[in-house]
Amino acid sequence: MLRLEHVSFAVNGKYILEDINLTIEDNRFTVITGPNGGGKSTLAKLIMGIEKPTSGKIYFNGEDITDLTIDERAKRKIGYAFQQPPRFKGMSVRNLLTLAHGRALDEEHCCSYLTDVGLCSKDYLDRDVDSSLSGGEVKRIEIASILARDVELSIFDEPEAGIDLWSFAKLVETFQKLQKKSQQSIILISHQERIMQLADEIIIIEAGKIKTRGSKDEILPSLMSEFDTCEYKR
Ligand SMILES: Nc1ncnc2c1ncn2[C@@H]1O[C@H](COP(=O)(O)OP(=O)(O)OP(=O)(O)O)[C@@H](O)[C@H]1O
Repeated sequence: MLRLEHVSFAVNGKYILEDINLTIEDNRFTVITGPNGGGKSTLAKLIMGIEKPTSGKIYFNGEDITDLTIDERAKRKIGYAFQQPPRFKGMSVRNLLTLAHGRALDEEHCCSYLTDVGLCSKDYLDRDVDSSLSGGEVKRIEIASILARDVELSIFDEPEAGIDLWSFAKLVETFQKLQKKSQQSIILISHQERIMQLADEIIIIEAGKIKTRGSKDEILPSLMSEFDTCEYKR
């Protein structure tokens, strides 16, 4: 279980997130959405330890992880797929997936993770994760590397960003499978209705605060009508 207690994050005195209180039960599929600049990625970075809260506490499985490093949180089986993934010059896709997996990974399994994100595996296994890959390719390889990991909590920051419609359909299918398996908690930051449709819970973050949260049946109808009146089209 993940718990945030009174978590705030401020830069130069300006609050980017303010007094966030949030509990995410085990094996839930949670979608975080809301307007650009609301603080969604910052929240994900605080959970992963990329940023440290200005105040408040973060607990994972009852342990206070507020002061733990990214590596220490990774060892506790928290994984994070960046909105804009880094590239790793000199590292092949096969090696990245094996490293992520933490032990030997045979070719068949490597390929299945790539297929899950809509990549034709044999074309990619021996390529380097460097600037020769397109933005959409590197994004999908990053997502595959989280799928290959043994995680209890995975956070995907806008997995749909920069991904074509065909690969997006495949990704939705993959997240649907993960949701059905219900063997890990997933926090997915997304603006896509098809992803929100998979959620056990939707949380809307706006202007650094949780605006509302609830089941998709509670949240989606009003959210969609806000879209119709352009509130989220800004
Ligand atoms: N380290 C920082 N220093 C200054 N401002 C920051 C910092 N980190 C985030 N911000 C600002 O905080 C706000 C929230 O950023 P964040 O990336 O969390 O938003 P978001 O909800 O993920 O937006 P989007 O939907 O566009 O990805 C933005 O205005 C951003 O510019």
